[in-house]
Amino acid sequence: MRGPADTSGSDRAELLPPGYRVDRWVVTEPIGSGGWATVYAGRPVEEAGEGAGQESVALKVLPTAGLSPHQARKVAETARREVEFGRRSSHPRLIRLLDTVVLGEPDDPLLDGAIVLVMERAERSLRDLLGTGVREAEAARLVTGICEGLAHLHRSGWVHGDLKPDNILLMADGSVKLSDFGLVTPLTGTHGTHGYAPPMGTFDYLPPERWKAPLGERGVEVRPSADIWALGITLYELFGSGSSPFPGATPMARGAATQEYADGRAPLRLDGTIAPFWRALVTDCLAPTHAARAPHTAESLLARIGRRPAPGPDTAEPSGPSGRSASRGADRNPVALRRRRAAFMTLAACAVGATIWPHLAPGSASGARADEPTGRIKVFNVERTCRDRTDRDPECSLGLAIDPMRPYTIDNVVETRVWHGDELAVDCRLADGMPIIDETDAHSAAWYRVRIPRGSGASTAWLPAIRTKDRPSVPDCPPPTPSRR
Ligand SMILES: Nc1ncnc2c1ncn2[C@@H]1O[C@H](COP(=O)(O)OP(=O)(O)OP(=O)(O)O)[C@@H](O)[C@H]1O
Repeated sequence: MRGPADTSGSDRAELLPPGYRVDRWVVTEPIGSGGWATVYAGRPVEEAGEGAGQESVALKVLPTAGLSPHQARKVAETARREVEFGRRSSHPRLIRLLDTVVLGEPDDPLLDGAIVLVMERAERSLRDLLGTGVREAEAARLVTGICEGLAHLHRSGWVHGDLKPDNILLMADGSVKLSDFGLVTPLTGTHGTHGYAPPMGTFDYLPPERWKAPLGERGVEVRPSADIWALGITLYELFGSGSSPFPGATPMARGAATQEYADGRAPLRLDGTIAPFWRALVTDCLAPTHAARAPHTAESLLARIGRRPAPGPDTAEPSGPSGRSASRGADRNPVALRRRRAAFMTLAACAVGATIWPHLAPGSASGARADEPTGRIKVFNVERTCRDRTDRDPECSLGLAIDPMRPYTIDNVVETRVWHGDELAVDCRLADGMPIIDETDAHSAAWYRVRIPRGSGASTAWLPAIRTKDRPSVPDCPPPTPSRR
């Protein structure tokens, strides 16, 4: 992944190979990647090579090198929140932070300065269970665990801010723990009712009010009821087929459907095969406004679950309608789900190995592309200080993605950089890629496929549409070939 980028993509898991030593731990295998981090299984150095049962920690690696100052600040802030929270809270329903390490790798700009959070390791996440047909009693046990964790968080004055099945972990002993505290926010205000979080989260789990929340100097206002909304979506996924209650092929489309529901223009349509008790619970968690949701606290939900009627013959069946039509198979595919539940993230702008090039000459694409581009666009940088500079400082450079369907992160950009004002030749526009949010909170899932010069490895790459003010009339792109993950 650290060689010249090409259109076949890169594998973020290779960031730390098995055997890589992180202070007192050794990496054993990759677990998964989020918007900012890659998580690996690890074991204590002392135990390396001594057989089974040693993968006792999870190593969450947050690379910072090569990011724009703005991006690096965000990663550092995420890590700061996790560490601060890890120090101040301890509960059997919360994943424990064991240590933090900063990697010193002067010869490897991708790793140098990366922050590693060492945590207790779970066996899998709730995401892995979705759509597999969990029995009602087991699902109830899991929901109880989630609510216990959430109730503790809220009681202690925190909002989780990014509750979703990926962040609900299942331990080897079957217990449930909440994880990923990069967006946890302390409740402040006169009565400790709200806090301010960075404008980040995951589209599919954001409550309707967040889509319209103003971004102030301290961030966006968040309240515990935002976690209750995310819990409602999560429970619906658990008890239903694993997909969102809001229709739409993309997170943005489902966000629009969420707005329609919240504005009273569409009803909440829940799967009729879900047992009435859980359907009612989900409905309350998905009350359309903060005010209507506020009475349904994690504590009150716990009490309700404790009083629930004994499951009848219909509710004793697996909670997920496992025999659902094959057309929903893609919904249960973890990779498809991960792509569709795209993280609501800001733009990565890594400067690693930047190839500085003055302008794109028309027709400069590699020999594989003899056809003429169909339009031209100018790159726009929202950071005013960068717009005022002409020195092509790497810190003001912007990245072009390898794969517009994957998170726009440091490992998913070509070597070639662009700067404000650069003119790019465009082939086509993709309406439905990975949703991107910029530093001003503007978001879009559209991308342009642009030409990059001969000798840059790849012949084309992708510019997020929010990185240009132009709207050229170009054809729609065919769906891109998925890159290797
Ligand atoms: N302590 C852990 N033990 C086992 N697996 C973990 C642990 N922490 C995270 N994971 C898994 O690693 C993957 C990546 O986690 P990470 O927190 O980076 O991303 P995410 O929550 O999926 O995405 P994002 O935070 O960007 O929205 C997830 O699938 C998550 O379930």
